[in-house]
Amino acid sequence: MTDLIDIAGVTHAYRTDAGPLPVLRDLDIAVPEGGFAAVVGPSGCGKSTLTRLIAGLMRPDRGEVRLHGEPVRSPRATVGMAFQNPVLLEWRTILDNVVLPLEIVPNKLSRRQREDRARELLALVGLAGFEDKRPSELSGGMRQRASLCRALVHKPEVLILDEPFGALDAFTREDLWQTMHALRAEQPFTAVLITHDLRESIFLADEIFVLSGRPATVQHRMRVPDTGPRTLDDLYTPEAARMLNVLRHQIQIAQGREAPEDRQPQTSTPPAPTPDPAPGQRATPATLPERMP
Ligand SMILES: Nc1ncnc2c1ncn2[C@@H]1O[C@H](COP(=O)(O)OP(=O)(O)OP(=O)(O)O)[C@@H](O)[C@H]1O
Repeated sequence: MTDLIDIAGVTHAYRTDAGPLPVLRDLDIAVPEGGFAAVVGPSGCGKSTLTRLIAGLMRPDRGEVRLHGEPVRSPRATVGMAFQNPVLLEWRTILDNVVLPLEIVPNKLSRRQREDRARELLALVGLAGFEDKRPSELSGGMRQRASLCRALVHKPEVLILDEPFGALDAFTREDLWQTMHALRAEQPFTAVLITHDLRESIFLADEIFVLSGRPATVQHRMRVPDTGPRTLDDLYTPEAARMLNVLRHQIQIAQGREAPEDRQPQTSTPPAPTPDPAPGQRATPATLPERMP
């Protein structure tokens, strides 16, 4: 089966006054239909650049980004995006902000149907009753919920999330992680999440890609086991601690703070579960996964 998102051998440099700035190098990432990929890596390594390439806002110097096997050469209506700072239009109500993509993307829905769709999503994220408010009347977390509704209202098949929860406090962030699962259950989509939060990556993603320092390539891949619906408690199991340890170690390598044992891309699945520690006993730190060929 063809992966829905296929980033194949992507290399890109920005042209700057000081000369070319290589940002991505031979990057390969594939996301199957309905998959949720998280991309983590050191600050400035090229994660947002990757989202611009997937969204078709830029084209790579070398390699290709393909959706359903078709090279992406320009922005597509089938891709939705949400960013750290939700840019909601203050002169429109929350409902009208969410409806906006349906006014831009060609569709056969009546005004009433568009609003119904927006209302459904707003209710799903807990914003029923706030449809007529202006963005400035909402908290940061509520604005981000509205922004997620706007990104999904036209039922895009791909959702790009560039640190959408980065500016929120820890409790609101955890709330929104659960909202993401609810949205995904209501309307399946294929997602790429850029994040600095390793717990967020294991809570939301099926597969995590750790990028190296710039020019970034995939340094490590980790599959998150599918154990059914996730709850926040799953983040406090010994398995979660092991995954976080592996990821943290990989980020340190990417930052150049640890000696790279191997610069080749590695893959890990979490080690086999061990029994939960006895009450009062701490989970043991993970041992690093063995290198894969
Ligand atoms: N339009 C541009 N022109 C020139 N350089 C750019 C441009 N956009 C980004 N860069 C540079 O490319 C590098 C990668 O930027 P990018 O925003 O993709 O990184 P990032 O991994 O998303 O960073 P962060 O984690 O800090 O958000 C950075 O050094 C940045 O300064």
